[in-house]
Amino acid sequence: MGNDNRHPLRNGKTNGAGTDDAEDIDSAPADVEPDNTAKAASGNGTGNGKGAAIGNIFDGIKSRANGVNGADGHGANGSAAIGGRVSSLDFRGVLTKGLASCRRNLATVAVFSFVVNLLVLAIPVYLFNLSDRVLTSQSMDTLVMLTIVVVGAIGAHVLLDLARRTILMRVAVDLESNLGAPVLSAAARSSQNGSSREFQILSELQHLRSFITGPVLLTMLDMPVVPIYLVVVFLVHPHLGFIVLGTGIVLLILALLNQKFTAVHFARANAFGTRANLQADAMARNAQVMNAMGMVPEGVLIWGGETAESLKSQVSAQDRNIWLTALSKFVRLGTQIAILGWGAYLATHGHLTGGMIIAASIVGSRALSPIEGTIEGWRSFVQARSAFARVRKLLQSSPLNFDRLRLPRPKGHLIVDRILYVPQPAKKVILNGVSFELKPGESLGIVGASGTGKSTLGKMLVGSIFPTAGNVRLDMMDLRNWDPRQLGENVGYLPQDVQLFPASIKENIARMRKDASDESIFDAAEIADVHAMVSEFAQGYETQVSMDGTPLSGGQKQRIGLARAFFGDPQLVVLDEPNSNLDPPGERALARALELAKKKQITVIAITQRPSLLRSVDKIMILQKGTVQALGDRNDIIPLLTARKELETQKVEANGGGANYQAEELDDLDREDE
Ligand SMILES: Nc1ncnc2c1ncn2[C@@H]1O[C@H](COP(=O)(O)OP(=O)(O)OP(=O)(O)O)[C@@H](O)[C@H]1O
Repeated sequence: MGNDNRHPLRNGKTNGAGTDDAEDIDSAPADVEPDNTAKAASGNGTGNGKGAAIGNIFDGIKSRANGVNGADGHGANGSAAIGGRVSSLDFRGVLTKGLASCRRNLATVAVFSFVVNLLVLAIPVYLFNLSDRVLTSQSMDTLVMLTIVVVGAIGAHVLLDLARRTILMRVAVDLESNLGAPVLSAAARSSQNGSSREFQILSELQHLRSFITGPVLLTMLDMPVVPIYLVVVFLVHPHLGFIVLGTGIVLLILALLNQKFTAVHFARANAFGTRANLQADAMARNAQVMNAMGMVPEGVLIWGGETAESLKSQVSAQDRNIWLTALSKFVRLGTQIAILGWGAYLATHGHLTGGMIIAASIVGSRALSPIEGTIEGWRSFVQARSAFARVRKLLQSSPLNFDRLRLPRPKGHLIVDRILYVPQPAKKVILNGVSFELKPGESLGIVGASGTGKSTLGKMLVGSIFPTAGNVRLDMMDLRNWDPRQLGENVGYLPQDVQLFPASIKENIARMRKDASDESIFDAAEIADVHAMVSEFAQGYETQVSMDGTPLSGGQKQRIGLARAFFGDPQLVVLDEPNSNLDPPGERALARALELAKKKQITVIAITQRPSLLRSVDKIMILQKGTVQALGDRNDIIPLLTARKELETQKVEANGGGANYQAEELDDLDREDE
């Protein structure tokens, strides 16, 4: 499976047919409450869907996504009514109800399959009667009657077969449309470190859909009828029954051997396939760097290595699979010969008629075909099972599972209490005992050497990652206990590596919210002082930004990111190196943004390596190797920083080095303060 994994986000899914439930979802209000959602998720998909629903799966997914996001009209300013609940999905509930519905539908298909297989018996019965009755009695009436009955049975067989396939197709589409948005949300939530591994779970849903609509599941659902076929053969003659039974046991043993010999290889093939996909994703993201520095061959080499390993494992598994499949085919064909041959022997001794031999041969072969089909399809069954396990694990372990009380709009009172951060599996202490408090409207500059934990602390302050011990509280409430959507609405974050969405500047500023008013977008642009910059583009706010940020420069991207951080009147804003790409006018605009933020009582934390920003903050923290080295008012800390930098400069000069940029800047800062 891993080998044919395609990136879910780059692949349009096949549309398929809709369901009754797709229509339910379509017509559901945007603020789908959990109960409604669960109802929508528990579709029966019994195949009597209306035409209008067909093909509207994506709308269903969209409205489900609204449910996930809680797009419940709180407005761009995020000032939701107190006590209202964000209509986040209960993923476990969706999964449980979806599974229950899936099981119900599969049970229906199993019953249909049973009847379909019983109706198939009409053909051997017809042959038996032709051979042993019509041919001997020469009765035209019997022939006509038998033919009418068998044609009726075949018609019913075809209709029921059609119905079970239709149900399965709708079950598959239901599954993907109901679980797609929850899986994507849960993947986004658990993918904290820029890895797209969790996002690949979205493609597992496609595999599940293919399995449900494919031939293997139908073959497996034919299994319950095998004992009946067997009884029929036993009734024809016990000897023939034992031949079929023996073959069935041999085929089952072969199926078990097949699983035993191929499981490890297929798992390995999947693991390497996933890694190859991740490598291809990384190449897509870094295409410019790779082209510029001629790194493409290395990238291809790594991808090739992973793919080769994956293919190697797959070939080993397939080799075993093919051998065992061939063996099982030989056994089955051999059984046909055995039934015919031994049947003929019994007939010569007067125990059987010619019609009975033919009927036993057909029924015997029918009894064995589900077993053989299961052996052949075992691989896709194992893959579907592990795909489902991954989807289930992701949904069940998602922190988004808990519906949280929507609290009053925060004021921006931030308390950081003895944070310890030891990420797994590195087990390295990144932050240790960091504590501080900021009142609403206060600002803090965090400085420190590279790799000292500043960005990690920044991510923790916005709830993107959680501390191993200690806590971060906004307006007294631990960030873990805030509703993620409400917290996000009240928090602004400018990461170190700004990435914009492929959309217009205005959509990017508005955090892609459809309900954002023009006024709120303009307000954010004004706070970040980007209006003049945006006006310089021919299409202004409607300028389309591509995946790599073009036509914006690095500094412009950073400033649009700043406006995005201030969108919706957040009460807490964390800026990670906001001036790393800014020119002097950009830096001045940033300083003005911080002043405006102060007037609006927004709590701001600015992480920086460049001291020029420090003149705009109230407090400064010096972080060293994950611990707080100094924390205090700006005017108390800047002399400390200056002294330290002077010491460093002297050391550099003593070693014959050049001027120290930061020390010079700190001198400027001191002079300005004086
Ligand atoms: N998930 C993680 N697993 C292991 N190590 C991590 C993880 N996250 C961060 N680190 C490590 O923590 C340290 C601090 O990283 P961080 O990005 O916070 O530094 P920083 O102070 O922001 O540096 P810079 O100024 O260069 O951006 C680094 O050594 C980094 O390798």
